Amino acid sequence: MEFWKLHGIGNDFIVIDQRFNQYDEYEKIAKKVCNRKFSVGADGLLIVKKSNIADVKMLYYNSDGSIASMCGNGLRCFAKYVYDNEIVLKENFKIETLDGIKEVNINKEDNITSLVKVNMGSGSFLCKNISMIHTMETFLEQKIKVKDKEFIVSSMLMGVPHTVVFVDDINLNDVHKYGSEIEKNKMFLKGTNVNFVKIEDNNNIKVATWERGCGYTLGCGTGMTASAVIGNFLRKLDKNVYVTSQGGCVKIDINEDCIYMTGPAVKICEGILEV
Ligand SMILES: N[C@@H](CCC[C@H](N)C(=O)O)C(=O)O
Repeated sequence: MEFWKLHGIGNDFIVIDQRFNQYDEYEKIAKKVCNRKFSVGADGLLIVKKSNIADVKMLYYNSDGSIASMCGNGLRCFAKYVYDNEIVLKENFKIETLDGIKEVNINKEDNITSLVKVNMGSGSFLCKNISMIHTMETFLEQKIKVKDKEFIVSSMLMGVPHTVVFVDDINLNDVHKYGSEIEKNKMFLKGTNVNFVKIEDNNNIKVATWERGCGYTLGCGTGMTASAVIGNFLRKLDKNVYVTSQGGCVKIDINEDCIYMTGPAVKICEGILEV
């Protein structure tokens, strides 16, 4: 199976072109090829499919084999793959995802890096859309107890479920310890990604994300978007926010009707995989 490996701020992906194949076993393939010890290794698998309603369709699987509706860093890498491989021949195009159609704009920076701007839609604060058991309509600035600690958390759907915790300092041990607990809290019927956010000033935040289905990653595009959106909604942040994670930086621009995420997509290598 021919593949490319790419990353978006250190969140890495294997991409395979499946426009002319029909397997039912993508979960198994994702688990196998994302394993860092026994295969190429990645946080997730991106699959190129034909679309009837957009220029191309993206399917995304986490490294544990679970499917997710959206992946922000993955979408930028996917856009680079389909553009560089001439599957799509224009700089502005539409990608079908399980979270609907996303519009992207791609610009080549150098031979390996492209800058991709994605219209992320508007997200939702409604508990019913986040797949949460809760009596309230939204779940914003709520106190929860996790192991030995209390946190004030806010949740939203940004393509996939996200929970944001504002902290004074990011401690990676805490991200692992409490992130993994919050991910599986029974309030979240389909789990949640968990973002620990430090505000530097009105336009700059740092984020560390514990991801549903793949654990701690060096960056999470939907998580960085959700962190900026929740921060802005709670009047802690402006509408234009630079979001930095361990793997790099993306820019989030919040408009009336949609949110833009702009960031890099970088090719690492290509090859043939035994599956
Ligand atoms: N890394 C992603 C998010 C991938 C999906 C997530 N792990 C989930 O299962 O919800 C991103 O860049 O957005």
